[in-house]
Amino acid sequence: MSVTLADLSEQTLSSTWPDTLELTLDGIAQGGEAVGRWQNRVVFAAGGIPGERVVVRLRERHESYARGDVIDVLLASPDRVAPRLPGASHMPWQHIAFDAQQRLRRQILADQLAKFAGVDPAVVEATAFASKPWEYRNNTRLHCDGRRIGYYESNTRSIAELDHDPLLHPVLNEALAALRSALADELDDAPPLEVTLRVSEAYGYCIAALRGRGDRRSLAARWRARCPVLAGVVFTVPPPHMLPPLGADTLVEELADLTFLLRPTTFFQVNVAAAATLLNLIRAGLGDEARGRLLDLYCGAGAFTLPLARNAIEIVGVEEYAGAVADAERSAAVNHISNVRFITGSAEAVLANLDGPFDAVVLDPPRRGCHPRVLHALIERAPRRIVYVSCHPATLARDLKTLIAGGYAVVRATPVDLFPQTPHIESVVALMRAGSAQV
Ligand SMILES: C[S@@+](CC[C@H](N)C(=O)[O-])C[C@H]1O[C@@H](n2cnc3c(N)ncnc32)[C@H](O)[C@@H]1O
Repeated sequence: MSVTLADLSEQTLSSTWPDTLELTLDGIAQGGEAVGRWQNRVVFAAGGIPGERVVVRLRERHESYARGDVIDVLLASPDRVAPRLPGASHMPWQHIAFDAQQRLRRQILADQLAKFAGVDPAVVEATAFASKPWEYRNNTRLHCDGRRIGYYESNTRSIAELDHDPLLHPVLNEALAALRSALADELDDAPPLEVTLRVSEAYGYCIAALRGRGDRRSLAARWRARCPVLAGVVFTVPPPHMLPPLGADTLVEELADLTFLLRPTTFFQVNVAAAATLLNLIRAGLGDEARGRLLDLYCGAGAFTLPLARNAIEIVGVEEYAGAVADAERSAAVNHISNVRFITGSAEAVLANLDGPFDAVVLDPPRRGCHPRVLHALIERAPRRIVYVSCHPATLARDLKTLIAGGYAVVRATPVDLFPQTPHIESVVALMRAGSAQV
């Protein structure tokens, strides 16, 4: 059972919440917390696993529900494992065995789609393994308050310093160690900094983007001198203070036998194996229509667009970030792909004036999902297939409800474990226009 706040009826309650309470956990929430009940009220317990008897210290109290952290496990689940980095807020599922994480992902997705879009749980497949459990991230964004570097603690701006992140590709940990050493020589009043790092899995080097006030070229130069795997640093300071890059500003990566040229701040999937898994699921969802005229909305740097172009008559990619479109166009050119066209703009604005028709559409929106204008324009254009790649089950369920009401049926939904040790759920949903024969 997964529980959302929408489940919680407002009840009139006499008793107040204690500081700590003991309860049995029997569900999982979309955000990854385990769920139990105390005096008919719902408790979201971070650090718990369904089936466990635990003690929870509450940190947020409402009339009908509370949130807290497991501080003692009285009866442990067989799925409980020792966390590698106790307390690290960027991997809240590290206490759950890898296989059990996959079962929970499927359960959360199936529950959300059934509850909010009326999708039959039987069409939700087992989670597809996409990333290895550790060292899978090819990019990261860190925060630095001048000298200390790490991730923000959840829901705060306070930095949890980090020596080594077990989720990062080893090259990124090497770059992080060198940056920490370079930062030690900064002045005490050095301004804060946001650091984006991206590794080329194919070639074993990385590039970085530094965003923050002031001229950080001397920091970047010290960092590069101490870090042989760092090929370049770009400075993402807004004009007129724009600075030229130090070294390379573009990373070369390989995916699906194609070469991709990526700047550090362009969106790209969390690793190449994950991108390939998503691509396989997209191809399966497109069926025979993969050979027709395709539209790829929210296409980023073309990670799906360019491989799909191989079999398509033609494909149009739409993306609102001009930098990603520039990367996609450069990648199309180096791979000699000419049946692709990229359009810079928001999907909702571009769709209104786009020539068609399209046999199938791929959607990969950010967490907030699709603008209603996008969904209604698609329903009107009526492509035979739609493949929806989602990073947020709740907005996916909301959008599927609209598409189903507009004449589409969900053929298959597959959760994908892009981000092990976290409750993040990526999924690929194949839809077909009702009345179309299934291929
Ligand atoms: C989840 S990423 C997917 C990128 C790409 N499909 C890939 O796999 O690399 C979502 C992309 O949508 C873009 N985006 C966000 N809002 C948009 C909008 N309203 N219209 C078009 N693109 C948008 C973001 O810049 C980002 O590149």
